[in-house]
Amino acid sequence: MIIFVGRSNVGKSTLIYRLTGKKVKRGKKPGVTRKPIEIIWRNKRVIDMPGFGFMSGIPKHVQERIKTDIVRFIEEHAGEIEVAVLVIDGKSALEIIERWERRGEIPIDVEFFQFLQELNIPTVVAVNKLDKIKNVSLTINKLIEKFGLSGTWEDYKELFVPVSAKFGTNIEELRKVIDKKIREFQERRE
Ligand SMILES: Nc1nc2c(ncn2[C@@H]2O[C@H](COP(=O)(O)OP(=O)(O)OP(=O)(O)O)[C@@H](O)[C@H]2O)c(=O)[nH]1
Ligand SMILES: [Mg+2]
Repeated sequence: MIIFVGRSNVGKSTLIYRLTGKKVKRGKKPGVTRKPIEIIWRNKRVIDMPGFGFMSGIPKHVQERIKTDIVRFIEEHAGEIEVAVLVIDGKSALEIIERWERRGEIPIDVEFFQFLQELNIPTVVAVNKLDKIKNVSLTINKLIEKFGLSGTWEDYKELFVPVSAKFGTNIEELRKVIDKKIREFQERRE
């Protein structure tokens, strides 16, 4: 199983389409479609999770419920998740993370990343909307620090992969990383 998680509007569905060629049915409205959407690709279940975090027009308690549902889904399927693709919007992620930090809260992207690590789920962070990022290595280096890791992008080439789902940039690299993590997962299981 491959899962795609991330805030609303970061480009999860667009990225799934780029990677798999399969159009993911879109939830009509964020927060209304709370169930993970599933497609089958190469005989695998690919799950497009509802977006988490702030969504304009969605009451806070509904946002919280969506988050709880995603966490529960991941916990229930932890053993079968071959790779989790955490999609972030490379243009706005840092700004949003810093806003949460100023409020004394743990940024939700960071929280999810650490949650996936704790469950030992192989993870790739797809830094999407590359077409809108001015300085890619600076952005990724800062993200690495925010995610609680030490080192630079050089040390995490298989963890942080910049892509543009919209324009199809660097999708091959992301696919390679995903395939590698899946292979490693299967080798561990044998
Ligand atoms: N500039 C740019 N826009 C993108 C990129 N990827 C996606 N988008 C746009 O971002 C918007 C949201 O894309 P979706 O794929 O629907 O995002 P999502 O994460 O599935 O959103 P939810 O289903 O609401 O959680 C759309 O308008 C896309 O065209 C990208 O790489 N660059
Ligand atoms: Mg979507």
